Amino acid sequence: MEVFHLAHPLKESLYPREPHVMALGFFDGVHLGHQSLLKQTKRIAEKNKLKFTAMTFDPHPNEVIKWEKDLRYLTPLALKIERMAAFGVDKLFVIKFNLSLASLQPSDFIKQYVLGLQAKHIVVGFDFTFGNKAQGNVDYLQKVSKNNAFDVTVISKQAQNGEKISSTLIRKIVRDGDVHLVPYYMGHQLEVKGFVYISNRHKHEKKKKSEIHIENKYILPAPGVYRVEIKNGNKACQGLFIRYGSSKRNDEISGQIIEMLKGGVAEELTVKFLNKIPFGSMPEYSSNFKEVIK
Ligand SMILES: Cc1cc2nc3c(=O)[nH]c(=O)nc-3n(C[C@H](O)[C@H](O)[C@H](O)COP(=O)(O)O)c2cc1C
Ligand SMILES: Nc1ncnc2c1ncn2[C@@H]1O[C@H](COP(=O)(O)OP(=O)(O)OP(=O)(O)O)[C@@H](O)[C@H]1O
Repeated sequence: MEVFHLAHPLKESLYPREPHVMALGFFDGVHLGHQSLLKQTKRIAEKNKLKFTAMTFDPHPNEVIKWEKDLRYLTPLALKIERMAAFGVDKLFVIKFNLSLASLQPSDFIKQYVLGLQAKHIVVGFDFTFGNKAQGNVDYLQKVSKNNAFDVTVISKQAQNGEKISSTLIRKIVRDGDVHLVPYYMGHQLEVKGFVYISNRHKHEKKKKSEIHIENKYILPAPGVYRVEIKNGNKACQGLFIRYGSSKRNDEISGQIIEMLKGGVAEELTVKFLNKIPFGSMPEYSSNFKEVIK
């Protein structure tokens, strides 16, 4: 997959001039709703022998328009790029979302970012919005496509338990600690990447302490103890993750892979959250933790 990082106003020399079928949206989490949209886009592209592309934005519009600082993602950009590639996207357009892009009228967005990028067919969900004050919607897209050289396909609402599958809903599920529900909405467990540091500072505790620093921008579950799957290169094992969720105390991780790591070395890990282990109040976590990992 080729990735094009573009900013407003678009410079013709920076993108390919070739017709394609494009999925549009922010796509945080690349959840089951997004997956159904991407599959449909791929089918249309294959049928018409055109390239399969997607457009996303960075950062999230709310960071720019609503000044939401410290916004957390299910899939920060690097992971979203991995997931899009796994879906077979040929070209991904990552548009820098800033105030000048946000102030574009819907008609200008169509001119510059749909027709300008040579999209012949676009695929959006039933609730897709775009353009200044989010004035552009599906009705508008269907209307303008009649007078222009592009088609529009709209994906109907994908729901779980009668509720629309959305990034906002999944972020809430994660924040509430209900990580076991995530696969029903994302099709797989919540996955984060981070670095583990084995500290020898706590020698009196006899056991090395394994602090984990999850890469910036990932949303993490509520404080608690979680059963996780840990991956380090091609090794994998089950383990436990203590999420303190406090700026004073780093989160901790334990598992066979971690015990094998040498002290002081930072190792990159992938952590999949399986379920929360019911425990009582926060102060008990560290003592109970040692018993659980025996
Ligand atoms: C050109 C453009 C301008 C936008 N301007 C606004 C805006 O003024 N206010 C707003 O709330 N969202 C704005 N958005 C964000 C969209 O409403 C929407 O969140 C974004 O396109 C991602 O779509 P999705 O959330 O349906 O995936 C804009 C998006 C685009 C592409
Ligand atoms: N459940 C769904 N069913 C069908 N289409 C969807 C669904 N969720 C998102 N889409 C479509 O996928 C694209 C990307 O959507 P977007 O990133 O806004 O997802 P979202 O989950 O609705 O996010 P948020 O919760 O932040 O509004 C848009 O075209 C949107 O309409």
